[in-house]
Amino acid sequence: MGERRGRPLPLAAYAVPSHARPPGEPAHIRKVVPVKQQVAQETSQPTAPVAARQQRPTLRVGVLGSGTVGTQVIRLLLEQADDFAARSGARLEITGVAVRDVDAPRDEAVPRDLLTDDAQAVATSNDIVIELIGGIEPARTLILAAFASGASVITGNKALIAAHGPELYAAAAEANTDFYYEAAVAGAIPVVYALRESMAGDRVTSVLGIVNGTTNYILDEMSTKGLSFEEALAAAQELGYAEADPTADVDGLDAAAKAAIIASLAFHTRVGMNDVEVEGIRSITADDIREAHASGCELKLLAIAQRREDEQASGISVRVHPALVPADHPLASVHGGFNAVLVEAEAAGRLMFYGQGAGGTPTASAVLSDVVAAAAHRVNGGQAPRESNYADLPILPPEQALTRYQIQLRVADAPGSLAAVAQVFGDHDVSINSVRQASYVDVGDELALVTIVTHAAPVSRLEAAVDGLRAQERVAEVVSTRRVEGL
Ligand SMILES: NC(=O)C1=CN([C@@H]2O[C@H](COP(=O)(O)OP(=O)(O)OC[C@H]3O[C@@H](n4cnc5c(N)ncnc54)[C@H](O)[C@@H]3O)[C@@H](O)[C@H]2O)C=CC1
Ligand SMILES: N[C@@H](CC=O)C(=O)O
Ligand code: NA
Repeated sequence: MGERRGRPLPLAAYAVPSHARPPGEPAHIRKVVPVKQQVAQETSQPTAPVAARQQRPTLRVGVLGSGTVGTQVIRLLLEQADDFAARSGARLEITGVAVRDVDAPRDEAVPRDLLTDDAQAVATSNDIVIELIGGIEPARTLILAAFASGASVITGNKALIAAHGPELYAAAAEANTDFYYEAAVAGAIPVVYALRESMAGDRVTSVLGIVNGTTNYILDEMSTKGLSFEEALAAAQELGYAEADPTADVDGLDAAAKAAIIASLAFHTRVGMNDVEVEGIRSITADDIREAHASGCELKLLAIAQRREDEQASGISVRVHPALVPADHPLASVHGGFNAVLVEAEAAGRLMFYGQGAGGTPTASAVLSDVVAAAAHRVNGGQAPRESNYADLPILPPEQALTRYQIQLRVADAPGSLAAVAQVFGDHDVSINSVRQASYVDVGDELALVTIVTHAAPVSRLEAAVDGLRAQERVAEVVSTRRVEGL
């Protein structure tokens, strides 16, 4: 097993289609004439390019699941077979598509003769296995079986990676094959590649993103078209954005799994689901969105991975929650099922990635980029990066996260009220960024609605300040508190 690391499989392995080998015989022990040698012999002939094409090795590809994403992966692999062969150096032959019910009606892009309900056979009889069934089991067991059979594995399954990433990485290392998962974070946007490979020469300090298409679509439809939560969710499901169980989207769990993956890659530290503070969008109402607009903001479900290094705390904080984003911030104009990810790194500064974060065809693009990379490695050598967790940074508790609050208060509209409020912030070492006041009369009382936005401070100090405001006698009511990001 260990022989293949960092160098090509013996090219001899690839001069005949892999389906021609005897059952059970591993791909790397097939003995035939090296492809490169054959091609070199042909290059003096006028027919060399044709010969080169004909001599491309064939890699067997198995697909687990033919739903929203799997169907598009299969369609594109079949429609653009010549392009994939040219880019990867091998013909990619789909040998089987594992589905739950071979007789169920499905897209005609998926040839019926490829369908099987034997997922184990598909997982263990291919060079490249693409897992697109989702969920933890049987996806985990099938992927482990695929690695054990010597396959490279591609998946879009963020829930599985956030729960069992280290085990999957270890299985890939043991098998000496590739483990790729570009589709797992932000669909078509190449953010896994960016964090795993492009940022390998830098020190990431924070990642702030909209990484769930369903919730962004719901909030956007509620915001721009006045749709109800339920109507917007139904439309997101129709568009193929939502997970099989959309509560994973709505309750922030899908974004939390992505945040865990992002943080693991950005900070070279193992981060799992339990390390992520999560709040979804279930409680967001049309009024909340109107109030956000009144404050010059949009309300977005954000995933945040942050490194904190100061006198009070050192470590990383990873969280998913709705937050106000100023209308002129790039994340405020991310609409519909689109995603965007802002990466801050010490040397590079700020990088922004934007694109379709969900949907069958965009996600298939990410899956297929991984397929090409894994296939090219099987032909030419090289490998996907292994797990990098050397930094092993501590995960900070939620109260040590740094954020800003927007706090709305009703106070008596009288001299000294604002000074009393400001004093509470000062007492808790929280600095005020801005104050807005609107006076009004309620049942004969002259009141003011005061909207205060703080500078960044640890959640513990912000919460203590809010408690202090509740106890301050000039404060009639703390109307709302919301986190603000992107200031
Ligand atoms: N839909 C999207 O926009 C995106 C999805 N993903 C991920 O891609 C994966 C697939 O997502 P979708 O295609 O949307 O899901 P889907 O629910 O449309 O498709 C999954 C398919 O797998 C089949 N399946 C389930 N268990 C099976 C089993 N044991 N054997 C054979 N087939 C089985 C189901 O019948 C279904 O047809 C998930 O991990 C998801 O999180 C990632 C990025 C975007
Ligand atoms: N359900 C997810 C699909 C992509 O990961 C989403 O809505 O973003
Ligand atoms: Na991606």
